[in-house]
Amino acid sequence: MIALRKKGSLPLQALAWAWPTVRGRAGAAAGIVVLSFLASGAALLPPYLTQRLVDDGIVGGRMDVVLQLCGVFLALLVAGVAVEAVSRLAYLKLSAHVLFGLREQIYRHLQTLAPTYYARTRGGEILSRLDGDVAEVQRFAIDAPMGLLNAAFSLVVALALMLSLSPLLTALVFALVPLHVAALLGSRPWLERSAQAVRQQSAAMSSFFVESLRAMKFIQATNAGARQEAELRAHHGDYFAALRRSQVASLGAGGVQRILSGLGVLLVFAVGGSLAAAGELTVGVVVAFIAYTTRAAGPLQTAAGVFMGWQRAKVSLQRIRELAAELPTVTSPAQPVALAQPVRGDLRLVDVRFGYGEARVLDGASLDIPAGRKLALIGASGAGKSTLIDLLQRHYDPGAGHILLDGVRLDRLDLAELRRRVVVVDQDPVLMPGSVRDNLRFVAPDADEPALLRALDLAGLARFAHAGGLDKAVGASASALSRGERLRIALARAILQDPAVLILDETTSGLDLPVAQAIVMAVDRVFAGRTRIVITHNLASVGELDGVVELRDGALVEQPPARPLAPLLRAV
Ligand SMILES: Nc1ncnc2c1ncn2[C@@H]1O[C@H](COP(=O)(O)OP(=O)(O)OP(=O)(O)O)[C@@H](O)[C@H]1O
Repeated sequence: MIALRKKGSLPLQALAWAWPTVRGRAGAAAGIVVLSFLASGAALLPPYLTQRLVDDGIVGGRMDVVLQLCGVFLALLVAGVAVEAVSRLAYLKLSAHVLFGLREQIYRHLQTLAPTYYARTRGGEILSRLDGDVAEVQRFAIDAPMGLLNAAFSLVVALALMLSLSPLLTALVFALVPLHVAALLGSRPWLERSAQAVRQQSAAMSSFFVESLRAMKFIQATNAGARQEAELRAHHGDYFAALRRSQVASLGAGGVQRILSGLGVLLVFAVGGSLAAAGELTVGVVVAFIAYTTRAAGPLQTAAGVFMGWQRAKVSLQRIRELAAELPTVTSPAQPVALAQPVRGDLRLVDVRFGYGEARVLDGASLDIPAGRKLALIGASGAGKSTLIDLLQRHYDPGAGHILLDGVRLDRLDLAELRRRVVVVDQDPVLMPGSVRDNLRFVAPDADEPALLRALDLAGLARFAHAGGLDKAVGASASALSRGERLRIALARAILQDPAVLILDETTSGLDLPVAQAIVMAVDRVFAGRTRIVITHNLASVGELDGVVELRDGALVEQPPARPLAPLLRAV
């Protein structure tokens, strides 16, 4: 779950979301604030020292004071650089910690969402939330409190120093503050809308890349390259337009703030200059005051930056909230029922009903599969065979009815335990980038080398079943392997998982007959005595069976065992 509060304004929600990750580093955060106070304090001293240098040193003709103050300037400069370096590094560490913490939370949440979510959501949309949106929220959650604390500190110190120099000029400069605030509030809808457009266009572009890279072979084969490039150009155009709008909004809002700050300086020049000419202020005071007015603009600009960051973070947080609102369709029970050992692999479906939205796929499906049977599941395309398998692995729960493994309802079992016991090998198994070894260890991290080699051997991959073979890279998207090899690696993984129920979803369909036969034989040899469900469109290709069940009109209908079920194996 993404621990987002539903109450409070969005900026407060952003802070509340990030707070648990900051809390672990509260010491570092406090250290950064103190260092930033030190750096700001050090930056506020020079104008004051300048006033003394001008009035007491230069105008007063005291070279010793001039040299002394030059020494102090140098020390302040060196200390300022050192403090800034340390605080920036500490800030980087803290920001990364918070960013990674939030992102890991979203990734954890994504792992709980059902296949239906991934079927209807574009990959780039998810990516841009994981990347850009979370970074925007993190920046706001860290920068806003720290920036505002520092700005408040700098403003108070600058105000005190300015008041001590000239209350009249101070009042003049601060009279412009309401104008700063009004200008910011006026630009708010503009900033928010443009930030929203940038995030949307960025997500659309990420989706384009994710989808077209995955489909590159198809794009090449259909000569669609030029069309895809045109689509990319269109995305670039839209993205640029959104970026330009957002830049114009930021430049406009920031520009007004800078003009107002500049106006303050000009006022000091005009009023301070005439007071100095009348002998009511020294030149040093006016010079120092101008420097403070410029420095006082810093905190105001920080506040303006925080305000603009808030508008962007609001948009990003809203997008993350949409993701957080997606709830898992299944969860592991708090107190799972333990399966009796050894797990037998009895499966029972009792009046199972399930549909995607309105459309009913399973409508009262009932079946007993005693442990150790090998059953073929047949049915027309779209009848719901893969859906049934998804229910057996609990990617969804039935809308009504239930499924039992060894007499225990699946939703009462620990989810991880269930998915260890019920393993699916489908026709296009997913292999992770890396070596053959990485892929086997993905499902069995603790398996030792001999166990990996044995699994490969049993799966019919004798040519990989040596230490060097384990190192073979499977390539990105397993492109360095044939489909038969990919299936055998998936089979080796299933062997390592040692399931009670093995499901083969069209595993050998489309393979050359000898390859298909060899895989069927490997499965029958290794998994003899385990429950096996073989989804197939071709009964002749799956070897000997204990029964055939057809999924028809949402129900499971057992077929008479009249057909010769094992012509293939006898032929081998
Ligand atoms: N994520 C989904 N959202 C909505 N409908 C879906 C989804 N997945 C599958 N369906 C629909 O549910 C029905 C059953 O699909 P399923 O993939 O289970 O059929 P199947 O029997 O395995 O088909 P095939 O033999 O062609 O693989 C189909 O009408 C399909 O369009």
